Amino acid sequence: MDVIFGRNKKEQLEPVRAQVTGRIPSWLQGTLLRNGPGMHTVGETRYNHWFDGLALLHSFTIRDGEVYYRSKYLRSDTYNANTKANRIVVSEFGTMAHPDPCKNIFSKAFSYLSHTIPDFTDNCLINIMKCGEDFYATTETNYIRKINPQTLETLEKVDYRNYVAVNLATSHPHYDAAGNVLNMGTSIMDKGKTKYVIFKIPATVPEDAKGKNPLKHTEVFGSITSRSLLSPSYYHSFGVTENYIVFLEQPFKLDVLKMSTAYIRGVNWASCLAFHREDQTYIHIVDQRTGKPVPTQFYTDPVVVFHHVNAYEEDGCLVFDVIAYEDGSLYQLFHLANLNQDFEENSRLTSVPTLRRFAVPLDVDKNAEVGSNVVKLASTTARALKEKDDRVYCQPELLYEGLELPRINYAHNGKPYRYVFAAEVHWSPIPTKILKYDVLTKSSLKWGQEHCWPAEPLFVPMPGAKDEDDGIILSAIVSTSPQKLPFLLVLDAKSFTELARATIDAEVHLDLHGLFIPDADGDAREQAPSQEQPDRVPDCQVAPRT
Ligand SMILES: CC1=C(/C=C/C(C)=C/C=C/C(C)=C/C=O)C(C)(C)CCC1
Ligand SMILES: [Fe+2]
Repeated sequence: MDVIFGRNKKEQLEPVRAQVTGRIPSWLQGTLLRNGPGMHTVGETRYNHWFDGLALLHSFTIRDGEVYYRSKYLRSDTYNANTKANRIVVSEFGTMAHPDPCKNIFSKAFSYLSHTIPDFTDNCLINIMKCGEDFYATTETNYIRKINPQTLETLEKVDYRNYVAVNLATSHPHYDAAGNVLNMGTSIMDKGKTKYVIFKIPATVPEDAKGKNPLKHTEVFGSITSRSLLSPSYYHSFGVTENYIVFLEQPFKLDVLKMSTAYIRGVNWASCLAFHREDQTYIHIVDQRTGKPVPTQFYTDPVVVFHHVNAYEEDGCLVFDVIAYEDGSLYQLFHLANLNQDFEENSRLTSVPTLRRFAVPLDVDKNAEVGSNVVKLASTTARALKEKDDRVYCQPELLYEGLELPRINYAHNGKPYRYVFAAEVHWSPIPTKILKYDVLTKSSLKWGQEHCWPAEPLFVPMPGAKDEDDGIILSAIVSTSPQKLPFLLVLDAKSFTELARATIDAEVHLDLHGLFIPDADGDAREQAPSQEQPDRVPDCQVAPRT
């Protein structure tokens, strides 16, 4: 297991041509760009958690049936400082570094409570965001790093705080039909308030003397006050529909006071996160048109959700699907000490991730009887029970057990949809198969092979697609067997059968998330919908040399 998790991966700076077997559809032209942790030790020092690893960007460029692979570490300030010192000097989620160059902030920490938020890492290892014509590597702190999607070079370090008052922001932004970015972040103790802030970064902006910078035009269009000033909820993603935002204020919380003293106590950020099983999960629905939350207080049982799958409006209700856990044990399991040879025994999730469908009425009938179900949808058994004082208790419908890293055909984001593509995850947090789940027929199709560990399956629609599943699935597969080289798997999304695989004679790491950048303009609305690339860097038009 160390092969996959613990060992540092070598970067592949020169594009290497893959050995393709089968046939890659000729319409599939573009770059699959992904992110994830690749370096787990620096000098003699070792990170504690898999989510601490230094960001390794990699790309699979598909052109005329050929695939070219390359990878490069994100040259974050964190990477550079660690490399220079030849040890870990910047703290990450599960590792507190001593001394941390960011520690100077702590001298201020005790003079004003509002200064207790430490400076965080710019090791943006989780996802890639398209913002206007720019691409950024993202994590959950206030920093994002601009990158060149073709060469994988690291560009500017951007501090969200220069544009919007957030200390943390999700690495799972949404995109509307015009390509504008919608994201959420947490503003901790700003002017005496802790809030969850919803903001929009426009896709197209006027050019100024320094060129185009969509971030300068960031606009806050709504916020939700945190139930607690000093312990905001942790969240990894949120949902959107055509008119609403869905936000779960879950009882998995960051303890800000613990965070402010973590450095002097020598404990990591992860230890400042706790699941409160006695608490509830609040469901906030914000109207995008007014920026105002729907006044009814919706809540459900304590759950931990990392990934929202999709959300949509149906007959006066808002329906949303999430992958939910009964506790926060997922983060526990990714401690590198658990990801060793005895992995199968050490790493049993105490709660299986399940796909759950919630339905909340957008307008609750004031006269509805206490105890009655105010959701009247034929399409789901999810219920919402009216209580006293305008409260509504939501009971989800359990759709599927054992899946994570969900993706959909993004053209259906915020709209009714049928298919979830995901990795199969049961009691072990590491996926062994990928699956297609049909929320309508509740049936599934799977792909898996011995010793193969698939990454998040990403859907790319085919030109002129009619059905939701007209397209292909891309997933990078790494292997625990030294005899088996990694490969990019290409599946037909309809039948879930293999169309091709591109075997790569280089190290490939198990990653987290990413996106597909189609080469040509087109109707492919994958993740970032407006994929016109007016000023692509020149080398992207030609196949990379091997
Ligand atoms: C550094 C840092 C953080 C980093 C969190 C990370 C890196 C989370 C990764 C989550 C993933 C990959 C989830 C997958 O489902 C916090 C806790 C936000 C705040 C404190 C500083
Ligand atoms: Fe994620």
